[in-house]
Amino acid sequence: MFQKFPKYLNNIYLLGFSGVGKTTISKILSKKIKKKFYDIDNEIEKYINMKISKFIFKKGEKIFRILENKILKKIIIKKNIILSTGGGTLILNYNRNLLRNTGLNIYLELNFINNISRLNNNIINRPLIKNIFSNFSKLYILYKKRINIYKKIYHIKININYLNKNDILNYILFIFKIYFNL
Ligand SMILES: Nc1ncnc2c1ncn2[C@@H]1O[C@H](COP(=O)(O)OP(=O)(O)OP(=O)(O)O)[C@@H](O)[C@H]1O
Ligand SMILES: O=C(O)C1=C[C@@H](O)[C@@H](O)[C@H](O)C1
Ligand SMILES: [Mg+2]
Repeated sequence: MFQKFPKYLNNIYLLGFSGVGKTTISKILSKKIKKKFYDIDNEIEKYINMKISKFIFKKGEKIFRILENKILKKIIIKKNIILSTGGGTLILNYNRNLLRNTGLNIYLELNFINNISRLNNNIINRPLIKNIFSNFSKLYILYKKRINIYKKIYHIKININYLNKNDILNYILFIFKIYFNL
């Protein structure tokens, strides 16, 4: 599913709930189309020199979101990059506008059950999810809230429920070929 997007934007942003595969896909895509790969969570951890989980535990989510916004601004002034966003980066309206106006936003859409089954080995450093992981209904509410946010700003949505990594990569490359001649 596609929304209109300006073709002159050469940054690409991957959006989606934690565990959906943003980092995995961004990495393999960056090698194929020769754009530099960034992962906002990695950049945050490099900047604070500690794990995000520790930072949130010490300072709380509000301060984390301010920091995340600061790092996002630093990253997106770069050109010709692929960025894997954090699961909660889009909570701030300000971040949504930044992403929407500076790059092509690709939303990886995965149903709740498939999504949480991929989270299992990933929650240690995802403290906000970890806290509610055993509470199915809270987790579902968070998932629903988040997917409504991703839907607000994507340019391209890919339903990845039945796609492996290579299928997703090829699908994105196919779209780029048609629309951008990349
Ligand atoms: N298409 C796919 N099919 C099956 N497994 C996948 C697919 N894409 C990624 N995975 C696996 O799902 C897990 C989560 O992937 P990844 O870390 O890339 O997600 P993420 O969206 O970056 O998560 P986070 O927001 O927490 O950083 C990994 O174990 C990865 O190997
Ligand atoms: O879902 C979230 O709110 C988060 C997801 C991760 O990518 C990290 O950015 C952090 O753990 C917060
Ligand atoms: Mg990731």
